[in-house]
Amino acid sequence: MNLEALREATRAQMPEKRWTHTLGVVDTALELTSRFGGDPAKAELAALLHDYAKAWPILRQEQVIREQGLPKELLDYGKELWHAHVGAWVVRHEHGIEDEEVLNAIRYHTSGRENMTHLEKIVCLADYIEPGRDYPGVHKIRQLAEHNLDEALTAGLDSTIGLLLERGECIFPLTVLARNDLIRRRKQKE
Ligand SMILES: Nc1ncnc2c1ncn2[C@@H]1O[C@H](COP(=O)(O)OP(=O)(O)O)[C@@H](O)[C@H]1O
Repeated sequence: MNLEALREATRAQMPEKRWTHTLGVVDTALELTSRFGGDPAKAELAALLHDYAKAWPILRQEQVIREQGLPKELLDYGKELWHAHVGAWVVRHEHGIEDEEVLNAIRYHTSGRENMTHLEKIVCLADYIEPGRDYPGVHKIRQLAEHNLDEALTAGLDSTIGLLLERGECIFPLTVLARNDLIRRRKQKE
């Protein structure tokens, strides 16, 4: 696999702003990997590809979900969630990415899930705190990310859940499960 070609293919899927965000996630994922450990090559690849399908027309995303047997329950929740699963499917089938760890980091980067791998946590957190992100609470999450991957990620998930509650929107349960799991594990360690 040629990383440069993959970079160009990814860039071609999205407008400039989303590409700048992607590069921010790559840099942040590499930074988090040097801080907390992990495989930098996998972190770079998963971060590069995490938003591959984000700018695709929503009907095209829906078509992939329906026709390729992706979880249909996604269709009952916010469309913002779809691109993660669609992206994992597309990079596998169009670019031959077979590494399940990388595919899962793409697939769960928006929602999180229970028992997240180290790589999944790195990509999900990098998405929350890359330098272009600006939302209430991001500063605190960045501070936590200086020292503690799990606490920072929990705070990120909290901010998403809080936002959805505020907006009166449905919450895709994996995010709640991810948060509960991180909190339980922290309590077990105390
Ligand atoms: N559990 C969830 N249930 C419903 N919507 C969610 C959930 N988790 C995330 N989202 C939606 O996805 C959005 C995150 O998407 P975004 O910030 O664009 O990140 P990404 O870089 O992953 O596309 C949230 O603002 C929210 O609208």
